[in-house]
Amino acid sequence: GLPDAAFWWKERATCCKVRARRFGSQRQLVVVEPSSTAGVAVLKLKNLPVNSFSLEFLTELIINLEKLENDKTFRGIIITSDCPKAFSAGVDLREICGKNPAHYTEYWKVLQDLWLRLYLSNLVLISAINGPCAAGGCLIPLTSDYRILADNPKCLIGLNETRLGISAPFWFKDPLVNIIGHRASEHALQLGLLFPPAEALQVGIVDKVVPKDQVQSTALSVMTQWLAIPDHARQLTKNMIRKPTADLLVKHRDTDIQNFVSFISRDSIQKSLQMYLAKLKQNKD
Ligand SMILES: CC/C=C\CCC/C=C/C(=O)SCCNC(=O)CCNC(=O)[C@H](O)C(C)(C)COP(=O)(O)OP(=O)(O)OC[C@H]1O[C@@H](n2cnc3c(N)ncnc32)[C@H](O)[C@@H]1OP(=O)(O)O
Repeated sequence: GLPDAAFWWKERATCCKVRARRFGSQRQLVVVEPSSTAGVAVLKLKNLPVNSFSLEFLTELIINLEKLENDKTFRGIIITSDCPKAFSAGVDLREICGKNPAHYTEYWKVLQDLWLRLYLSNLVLISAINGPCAAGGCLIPLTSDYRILADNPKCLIGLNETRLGISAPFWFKDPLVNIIGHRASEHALQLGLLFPPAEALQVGIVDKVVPKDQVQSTALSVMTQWLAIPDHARQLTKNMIRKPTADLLVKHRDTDIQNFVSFISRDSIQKSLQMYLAKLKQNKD
């Protein structure tokens, strides 16, 4: 059978805390503030410049999510960015370039942990997407219950992995399919489409597009509607709908790690990623 979720989370939480001690950073990469609405926290991603998923940032994010999940005063979280350049640039390419298999294994396990923590959260999660959101960065909106995007041409959103010469894992693909459907996902994933706001709304990868300065206030008013539903009924329903998708990762996570490590260790893949990173560094505004 599948590992018991509570046991698994306890074990992973211990790993996260050990890792956090290892980093021992003074920088606060995730800021949690109470909102004006009772029971709602605002979680701000603050890994400058673009909230790329470094191992340290992922660890801090998971610890903060776990604390909120276990704190009975909270019923919902609004996740937003405190970096002017991006909501999230996804996987930090420096974590998956030029390192060793042990590092890739640890990194991928932690990214899976974040996905499971978000996708199976009992809290209402709303993504207030106030900047560009690429590839792995979409892991947060795609596991949220509701997505609000800033109406700004720079705010592109999508799973653009193929443009880097890599393929999104099945657990990035599955929530996308659940949200926008099979055909639209096939199109978006193969072409690595990054949708501007109007198209993002049309295809359904976001639920609402509003002016940038209204993203957070809109998130709060949407949150109020969601919190009007009794928690137990909403949580049971969320779990019923999401469990089959989550179970696929829980069941296949070791194989998924092995696939990732062998894929990412290929010379040809390392070369493509290094070229992409170099191009990013050249294309300065
Ligand atoms: C079997 C499965 C196998 C593999 C699966 C792997 C799945 C991987 C998923 C991913 O998420 S891969 C990452 C994909 N991300 C992107 O394509 C986004 C890249 N970034 C951008 O497009 C832009 O940076 C931006 C977010 C739109 C912001 O643009 P802006 O012009 O404002 O900033 P700039 O580009 O100058 O970036 C600032 C600074 O940050 C560095 N950077 C950006 N993104 C990343 C990243 N993902 N990883 C590491 N570093 C990144 C960029 O190089 C700049 O650095 P510098 O100041 O030192 O030059």
